[in-house]
Amino acid sequence: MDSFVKMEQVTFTYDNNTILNKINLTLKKSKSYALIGKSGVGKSTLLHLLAGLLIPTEGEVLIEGNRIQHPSKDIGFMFQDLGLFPWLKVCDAISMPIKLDKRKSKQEIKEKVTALIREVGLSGMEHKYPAELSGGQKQRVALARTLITEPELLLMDEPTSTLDEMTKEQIQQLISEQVEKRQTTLLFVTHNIEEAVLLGEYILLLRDNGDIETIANPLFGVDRAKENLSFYKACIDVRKRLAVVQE
Ligand SMILES: Nc1ncnc2c1ncn2[C@@H]1O[C@H](COP(=O)(O)OP(=O)(O)OP(=O)(O)O)[C@@H](O)[C@H]1O
Repeated sequence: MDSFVKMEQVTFTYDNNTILNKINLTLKKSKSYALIGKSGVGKSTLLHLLAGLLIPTEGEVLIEGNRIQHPSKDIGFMFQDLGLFPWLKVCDAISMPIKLDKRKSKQEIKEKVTALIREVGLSGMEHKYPAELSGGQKQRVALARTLITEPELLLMDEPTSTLDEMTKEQIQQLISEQVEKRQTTLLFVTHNIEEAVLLGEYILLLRDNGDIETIANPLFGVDRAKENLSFYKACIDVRKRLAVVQE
């Protein structure tokens, strides 16, 4: 289906404060989208609406034609603060979203968790608590916990904003590999233009008035090191457009 997710004339109001006004947005299946825009414009609110964590004041949010009215296992959400419980070990945090699924046996869950732990590079860390992990390792746990339900739509709020440069690149690489392998539709919010150009096949620029400009990104997935010049030219271009939006 060409339009996998659709927002139609979506307005969202907190008390009397209208944050998003008549937003229209289409996401295609298995594509990745970077959502950028100035602080306070409503990026996180838009993500929460897509996750079913907020309900539009007006308009509709649809996934494959069905209205999103509550969170579901088909929509994964990685929060900015990760939301890891301090008392849950890595393996328990990752298995938590599928533990209550009666269709899965204990053995099946164990195998799935073990495979995912390996894929996200956490082998050997299974029995560690969040306090014993680095920022990048916590990010890997949060990613694995989100992926365990095999969501068709993956939403991420500033997935690497708290990480140092080296770790950021490793996590960006991991996200890119996992999304590619699973053919997941990805929408992530970022303030980092390099990240938007690296991971977003399309860049969505959210304006104050609710317009969303969609920029097709010809440098999506390029090797930053090999295509250094064109990569940074593309970043400058997006930055200029963002500056226009911010004026
Ligand atoms: N629970 C809430 N109640 C009332 N107003 C809220 C609530 N959450 C967010 N807002 C307001 O909604 C507006 C949009 O917030 P949102 O977090 O969606 O913006 P954002 O674009 O993600 O910002 P940033 O880039 O700074 O994270 C802000 O003005 C914020 O103060």
